[in-house]
Amino acid sequence: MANHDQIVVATKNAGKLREFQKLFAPKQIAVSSLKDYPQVGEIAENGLTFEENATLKAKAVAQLTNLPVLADDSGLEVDALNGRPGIFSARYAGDHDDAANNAKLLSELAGVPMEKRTATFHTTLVLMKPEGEKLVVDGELKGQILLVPRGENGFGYDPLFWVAAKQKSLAEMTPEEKNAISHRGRASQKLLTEFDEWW
Ligand SMILES: O=P(O)(O)OP(=O)(O)OP(=O)(O)OC[C@H]1O[C@@H](n2cnc3c(O)ncnc32)[C@H](O)[C@@H]1O
Ligand SMILES: [Mg+2]
Repeated sequence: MANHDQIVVATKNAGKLREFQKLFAPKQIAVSSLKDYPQVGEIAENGLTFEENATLKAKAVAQLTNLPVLADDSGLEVDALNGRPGIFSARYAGDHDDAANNAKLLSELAGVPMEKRTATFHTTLVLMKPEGEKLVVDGELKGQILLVPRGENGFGYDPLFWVAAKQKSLAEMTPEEKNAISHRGRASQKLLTEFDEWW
């Protein structure tokens, strides 16, 4: 990144933040987060798309910090559930309760065989200048929803997300393995490729 070495990641999700810190570390971009800006309160995610929600988060934080801001809105789209929970992935069962969300997913998919449990993880990233100009990139990862959770790493729905090509759930991968193939990892690679020219 040419003349900018600092971005604020507009997230309260510790798992996302860990991933971004790893993704940006080799680029020598210092990543701060909302932990460093306690004055940023709740941001309503009432958009109708991942991009709208990411933009709401980016805008709120860019205005308060006057720094370039990266916001992530992501979610899990399950084919057998007609794309749900999608943009509602964080509030699917409870308010940001990963265990309750995973339990609800398993119960909604009860009786659905493995070959019909296909799903896509989606991330939309919005990078915003303090003046409001934005760069938008997406990333996706295809997989299947497991019958029982596997693995201890990652966060959110990772223990239920099976990646056949790796014969592992996302929660069985190291952070490096997940970042190399994940929705967020792919979107971040695109962002880093486009950033210099955009800025
Ligand atoms: O809005 P912020 O503060 O960034 O954090 P959040 O947890 O509310 O994040 P989202 O609004 O984007 O909701 C995404 C939901 O999908 C889950 N999720 C997102 N990325 C994931 C990943 O890589 N692995 C597993 N679950 C993920 C996450 O746990 C949330 O429940
Ligand atoms: Mg959220």
